[in-house]
Amino acid sequence: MASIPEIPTIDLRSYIQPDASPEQKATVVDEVRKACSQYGFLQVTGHGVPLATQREVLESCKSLFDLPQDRKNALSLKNNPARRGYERIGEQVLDAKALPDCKEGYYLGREVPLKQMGFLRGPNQWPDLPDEEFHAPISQYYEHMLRLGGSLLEMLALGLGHDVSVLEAFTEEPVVNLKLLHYPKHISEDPKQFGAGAHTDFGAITILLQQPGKHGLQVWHAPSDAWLPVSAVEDVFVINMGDLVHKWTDGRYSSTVHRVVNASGGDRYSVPCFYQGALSATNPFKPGDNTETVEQHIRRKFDMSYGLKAE
Ligand SMILES: O=C(O)CCC(=O)C(=O)O
Ligand SMILES: [Fe+2]
Repeated sequence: MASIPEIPTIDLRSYIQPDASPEQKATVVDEVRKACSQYGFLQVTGHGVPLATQREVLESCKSLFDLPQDRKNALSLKNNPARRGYERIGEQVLDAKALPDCKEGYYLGREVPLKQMGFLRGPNQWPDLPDEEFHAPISQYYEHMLRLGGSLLEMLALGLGHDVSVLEAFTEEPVVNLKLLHYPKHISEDPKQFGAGAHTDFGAITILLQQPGKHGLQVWHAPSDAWLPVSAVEDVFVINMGDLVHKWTDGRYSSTVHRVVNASGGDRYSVPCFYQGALSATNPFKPGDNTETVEQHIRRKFDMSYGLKAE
């Protein structure tokens, strides 16, 4: 029997380090290109996000989701036109053919004052937790995600034969959202119960931090007709292409279906970072393709997923 393939793990150090030579960079770009075209997924090390920050963010998840239910409900994203805030267990249904997701979540993004609020932009709903327990580590982590997201997009652009300057409009004031996630032990043993039902991600790219040892992410691999498990390993981020990159590359970099089965037998925390990009930008990989802006794309996806208007 053919062995089940693994999502490639790529060391980004020789791209990210300031004195990287063009040859070193080109090798990393090539590895990223291959992973994107074969799987739409990759794992990365040497990414420059301090391990201490990653650990603090996972601790922040626990502090938030340990709050009493009424305090979490008070932060509901339904109160917030920028869709920032708390989402109860079962509130999201990523796969309409499965049971509602067995997870609770909390969205946040760039802090934008109320008077400048717009689609996906606005103030966050911060929980009443000590600064060092939540706001400080999360804000620090957010800056790291912006930087890592920018570097990954550069690698994609280069791998597709472009100069990095094609990204200027897309990466200027981008919408980048974090979602803190808590998967409790599955409520039901129904085979249609998932932590997160099978889905693709809406945006450009996703950078996922998983709680080490709490496995559960599975990626659909059509050639093997199988779900590939992706282990949760400390200091390794999982990167995947979203629907925007899929559309922009005519499927060359696929937005691959994935799901979460929380097999850990207990709590599992994870933090996806959704890099959506500048709302007014159009396809950076095909200059002149102005068919849909990032904002139009995301509104369409939200309408489909939640069965309601995004605003
Ligand atoms: O929790 C995970 O490991 C993945 C979550 C995910 O795929 C998502 O939120 O889009
Ligand atoms: Fe996802």
